[in-house]
Amino acid sequence: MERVVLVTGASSGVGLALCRRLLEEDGRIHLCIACRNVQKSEATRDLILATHPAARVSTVEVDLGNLVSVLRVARELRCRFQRLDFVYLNAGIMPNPHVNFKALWHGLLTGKVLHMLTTAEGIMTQTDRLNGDGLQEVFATNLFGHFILVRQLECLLCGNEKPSRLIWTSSSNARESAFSLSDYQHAKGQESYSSSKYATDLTSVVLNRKFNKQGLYSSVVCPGLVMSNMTYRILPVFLWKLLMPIMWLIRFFAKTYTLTPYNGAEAHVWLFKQKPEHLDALVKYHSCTSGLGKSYVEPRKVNGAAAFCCRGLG
Ligand SMILES: NC(=O)C1=CN([C@@H]2O[C@H](COP(=O)(O)OP(=O)(O)OC[C@H]3O[C@@H](n4cnc5c(N)ncnc54)[C@H](OP(=O)(O)O)[C@@H]3O)[C@@H](O)[C@H]2O)C=CC1
Ligand SMILES: CC(C)CCC[C@@H](C)[C@H]1CC[C@H]2C3=C(CC[C@]12C)[C@@]1(C)CCC(=O)C[C@@H]1CC3
Repeated sequence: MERVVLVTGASSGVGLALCRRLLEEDGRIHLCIACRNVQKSEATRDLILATHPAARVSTVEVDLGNLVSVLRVARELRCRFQRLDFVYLNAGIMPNPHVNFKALWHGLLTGKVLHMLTTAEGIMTQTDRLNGDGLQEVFATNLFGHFILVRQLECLLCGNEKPSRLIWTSSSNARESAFSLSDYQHAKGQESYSSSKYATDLTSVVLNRKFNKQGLYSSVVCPGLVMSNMTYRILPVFLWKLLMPIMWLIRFFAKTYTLTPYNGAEAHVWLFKQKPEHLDALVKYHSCTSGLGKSYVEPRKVNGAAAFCCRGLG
């Protein structure tokens, strides 16, 4: 039976590399790519078919930051498919990023620089805004739109012969201290990205508690630091190109410097090949690349997830 795989944010970066890598793993899957509009969907489909001409690739359009669009695409998917085997919840934004180089310099003097360079803790802020639904844009796009999509697709995901899988693209920037239940949309702070990714980690834990019995399993992955449209909005492209030799050097000390979307999708592809019953719901799977460029996956506990579970907030 052909497996149906839905990927959001398929038009570029990690999502596009993931689509190609999944087809390399199993050319018989039915890949459904979700992009923001028809032009992007078709351009992405052509790019994928150029390297995998025999692949079965269909398209849907969704703006994850718009609830009407999410409800519409869920309706369309329910009409088109009888089940979904994998849903990669990968689309994400980090608007108006600001890097505090002074703090980075301070980190160099205080020995925290490696932690800063791998998590961006203390050196990165964003300015968020309200979207058309009156929600904080980062929360709405990175988490809430995807969450509503999952809930709307329950009938395609639960109670199937084989378990179905949700795989969320989180981040090493996900941080417990950036997230607060009393301000879960992060309207008050300047770390909306970090907050949305931590909320994603917790959501996955809670979804496992609720849906494992019905054959639906959720995992979170971190692609590491990847050169993509998202990072090209942080510093100018020419600067990143100049910094590349330094980043290859940093990679000898920081294995999460995966740098290419292909390497960044390592954990996503690894999970595609795992039996979900053998995975730990409290673990985040990190794509890593060694100094010599060999990719592998490293499981790490999600900070605070166990405590969150014990408090029974799910
Ligand atoms: N790059 C990095 O270093 C890291 C990235 N990540 C995460 O990886 C994921 C992929 O990012 P990456 O590949 O790097 O960046 P890209 O910007 O290349 O990819 C983001 C994807 O999300 C899509 N997207 C954004 N907003 C929406 C929306 N409202 N509705 C539908 N689709 C949307 C984009 O579509 P469009 O082309 O239309 O903009 C694009 O396809 C994100 O979740 C990001 O947070 C995590 C850790 C590190
Ligand atoms: C010498 C260079 C490596 C200096 C680059 C400084 C910063 C621009 C970067 C250092 C840590 C990076 C980082 C991210 C963006 C770029 C940095 C802040 C992310 C926030 C990108 C998106 C993520 O999901 C996590 C990344 C963590 C590390």
